[in-house]
Amino acid sequence: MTDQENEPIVPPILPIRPIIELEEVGVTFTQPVIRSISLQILPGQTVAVIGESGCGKTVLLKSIVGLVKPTTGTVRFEGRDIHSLSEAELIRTRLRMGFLFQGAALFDSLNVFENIAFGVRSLGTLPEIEIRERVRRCLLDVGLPTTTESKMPSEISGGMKKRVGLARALALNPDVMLYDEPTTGLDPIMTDVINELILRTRKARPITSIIVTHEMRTVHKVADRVVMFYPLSRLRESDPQILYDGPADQLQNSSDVRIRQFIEGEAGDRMQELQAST
Ligand SMILES: Nc1ncnc2c1ncn2[C@@H]1O[C@H](COP(=O)(O)OP(=O)(O)OP(=O)(O)O)[C@@H](O)[C@H]1O
Repeated sequence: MTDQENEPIVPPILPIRPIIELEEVGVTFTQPVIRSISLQILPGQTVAVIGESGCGKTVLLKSIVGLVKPTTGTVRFEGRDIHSLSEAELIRTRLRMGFLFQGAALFDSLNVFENIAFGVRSLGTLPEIEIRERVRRCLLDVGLPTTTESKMPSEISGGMKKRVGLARALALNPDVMLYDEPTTGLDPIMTDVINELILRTRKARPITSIIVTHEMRTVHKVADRVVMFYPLSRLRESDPQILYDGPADQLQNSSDVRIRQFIEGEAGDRMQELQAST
């Protein structure tokens, strides 16, 4: 036997392929909102997207899920441009992404059980008995008793609605969870409950998460990476719109005054601007 034959076979180390990739994405409505954003999100990452109101965070999430078509650039899911998928492929891809909307976006006319079962049922692959079992498990996963099933959305609190919205998204076993301000409007304890649920979800399954949030506690508790956007109206044409893209625990060390103002919650020159406009 030659030396070469004795050598152990070492598999090649393949670079990890991003699950979501934005390449020079721009979105313009009447005004440009997002300009030339490039991001690569790796499988299993938990990314917090922060930035002041109106800087385009929700538009970013919507362009990832295919609800907003970028004016320029490309959004890829597992390497495929999602805006060039056929209708059927787009639906299949969307089913792999859970979306927790700002107001939970439950169907008011359906009870909690039907709200959670809705997406699973539309897959058309599970018998009713398994749908019942999955709804129960998802409710328990978000810390709600099964007695919640029969309640209407109008009969439950804001925090419970968010948890039902999360259960509905998780019922589809998504590979990616997109959270749009999951804790806005909740008291500090319920905020922490939602943060814990996001963490628990990540521990329970290999999920990639993007969380748009204003809560710095959420950022520090759940995110391993932070991306900070800045409103285009405050930038010059040549300035990058992403002010920070890095580990959550390094954000507070930034010397950029715009980042410091945001994390410390200072109005800065916004007050002079308000006075000038009145
Ligand atoms: N469908 C649309 N048509 C026109 N303008 C839109 C549309 N969607 C969003 N916008 C505008 O794009 C800008 C960015 O909106 P977006 O909701 O992404 O902000 P945001 O950063 O998520 O803000 P907030 O933190 O307040 O939720 C806003 O000025 C908004 O009015």
